[in-house]
Amino acid sequence: MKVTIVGAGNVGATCADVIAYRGIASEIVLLDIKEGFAEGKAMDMMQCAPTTGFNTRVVGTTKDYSKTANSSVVVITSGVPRKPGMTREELIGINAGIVKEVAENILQHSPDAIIVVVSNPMDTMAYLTLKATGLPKNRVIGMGGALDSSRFKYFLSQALDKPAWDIHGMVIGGHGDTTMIPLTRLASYSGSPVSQFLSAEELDKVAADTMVGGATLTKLLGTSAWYAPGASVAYLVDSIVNDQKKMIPCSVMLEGEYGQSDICIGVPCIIGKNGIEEIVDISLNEEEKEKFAKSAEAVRNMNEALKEIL
Ligand SMILES: NC(=O)C1=CN([C@@H]2O[C@H](COP(=O)(O)OP(=O)(O)OC[C@H]3O[C@@H](n4cnc5c(N)ncnc54)[C@H](O)[C@@H]3O)[C@@H](O)[C@H]2O)C=CC1
Ligand SMILES: O=C([O-])CC(=O)C(=O)O
Repeated sequence: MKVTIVGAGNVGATCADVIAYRGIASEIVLLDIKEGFAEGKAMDMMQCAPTTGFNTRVVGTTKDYSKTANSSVVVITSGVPRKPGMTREELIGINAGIVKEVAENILQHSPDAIIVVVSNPMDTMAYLTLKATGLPKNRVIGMGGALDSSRFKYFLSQALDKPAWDIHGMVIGGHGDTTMIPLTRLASYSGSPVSQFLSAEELDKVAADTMVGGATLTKLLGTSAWYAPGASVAYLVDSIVNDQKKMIPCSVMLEGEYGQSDICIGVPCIIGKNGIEEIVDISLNEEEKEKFAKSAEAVRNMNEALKEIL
């Protein structure tokens, strides 16, 4: 299977590295607009193959979309990341034009591709991609919930002092500092609710840390994070390419599910070879439903900014 990643920067290159290293796809094309940049990243990665022992072919290109032809999955990470003190939403002015142009270019060469949208503000960029391309909703997947859930499990594992792989949990809603909804009520440690081991105050802190997880790293790093984002994209791509049917919270177009329509926002989805194969309706309690409605309102307001580009 061939996977294209547009944007060979921090997130795109890390995602390519994880996909190659874990043998998730047989071929990866990295495309960037910076002259020689994607070629350099691809060559550097390929020089790991003899020592780490992977067999994926990684190719880089500057702007040449013909090299991306017949990709099964295309990941869009092109655009600008935020700087400390910024919100993801502030990136819309630059990133909307880039994402729209990239999605259109991609489809000229890979008309059947499933598109994974990563660039921020991600929910709005996923909505833009769907509206601009007219693709069926199963083929446009916004990646944010996989990362936010991974961070949620990390903070739970730290609070519990237990390994992250024994912890289950999910973050739904928008991929924003104030719109994420870590579902603490449903999180579990090896099958038992985490509320058996952590106080309400401790769980509130885990949720708050999760919501600003990206902002905290941006402050520490001077630009936004890439290891966990890249790994989370690879996790999602693995489920598509290898038809794993994993349940992953993704930003998808809702048509009545969770009481919302005409919006891309994070909800649990079954991800397989057809992209979004099912939206899973988990029953939220009244408080969670209220948070979800508020989150959707904020994402919908952001989508208004697309009026000039659509
Ligand atoms: N959805 C999520 O969970 C996450 C989203 N992000 C977002 O992903 C995006 C990328 O972040 P980083 O990789 O850290 O940024 P980066 O600056 O390291 O890389 C972005 C790359 O995109 C390239 N680019 C810009 N315009 C392009 C175009 N028209 N065609 C092809 N390539 C183009 C740049 O040359 C650069 O190499 C940002 O918008 C960031 O906010 C980052 C982390 C997580
Ligand atoms: O924080 C950011 O701007 C990048 C991102 O979406 C994340 O790491 O969650």
